[in-house]
Amino acid sequence: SHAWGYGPSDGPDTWAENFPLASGPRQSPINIVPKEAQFDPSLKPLKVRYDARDAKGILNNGHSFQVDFVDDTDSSTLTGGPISGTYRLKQFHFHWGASDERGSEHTINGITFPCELHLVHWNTKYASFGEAADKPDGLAVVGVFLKIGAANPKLQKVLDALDAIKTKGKQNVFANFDPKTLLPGSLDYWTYDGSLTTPPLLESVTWIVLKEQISVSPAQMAKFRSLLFTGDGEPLCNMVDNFRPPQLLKGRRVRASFK
Ligand SMILES: CCN[C@H]1CN(CCOCC)S(=O)(=O)c2sc(S(N)(=O)=O)cc21
Ligand SMILES: [Zn+2]
Repeated sequence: SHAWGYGPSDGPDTWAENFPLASGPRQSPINIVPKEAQFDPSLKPLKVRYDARDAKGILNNGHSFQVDFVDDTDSSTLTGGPISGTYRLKQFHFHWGASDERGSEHTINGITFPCELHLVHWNTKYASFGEAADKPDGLAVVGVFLKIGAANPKLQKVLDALDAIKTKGKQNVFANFDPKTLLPGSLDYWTYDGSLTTPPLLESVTWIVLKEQISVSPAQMAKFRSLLFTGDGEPLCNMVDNFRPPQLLKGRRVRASFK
């Protein structure tokens, strides 16, 4: 597979060279303009049921870090909302900036946030994540914005695990964690049809972006920024600015679950 990253020579502006979907009709992220989002009364409330026992490991994949979940039963699922059927939690990860004025992938009225959480789920109408990953209704990702404020105690267990996975390829056991604790009180959301925001940029994601943000402190942001893109023995490169900028809407509608 082609090497890609977030730097000047391999970043988002170069991805179309090896990943033609980069110029596709339903790319993510996007800028969300709440006033132009259409309230859809037929949208159902989001139903999130996670089991802490499904948490498996934490990995520095050289682009972000992710917490992986056991997904061979329906014990951690997303249902309701804009999706039909049952989607299983596969992993969650984040995108963040080198400083607090950037880092999120989606924006609201052009406003960026310092960090964005993505919880990745796959449609169990397909036999596996790999089968689902390239289908138009294959994946559902819940996006949550983090804004600078008080330290968020719910993040601490994840952040405390980062010292052991500082470099690319490092992984560790990460057990007994319920990512529902990371969600804000309200599950009001915007939703639209989009894609993975990293290569292979597959146009298989129903995006569900929560309106309410969760908090993160400057010290906690420093923990995210202490990770490295690079592997052991390679010249150090801090894992920061691992976000794709907003892409063209190309006629898509963004719907709101709330008035
Ligand atoms: C670094 C690679 N990131 C990918 C890895 N996966 C895709 C693997 O495709 C296999 C055919 S993924 O489905 O876990 C996934 S979700 C998101 S995002 N930012 O849009 O929520 C990116 C990615
Ligand atoms: Zn992501």
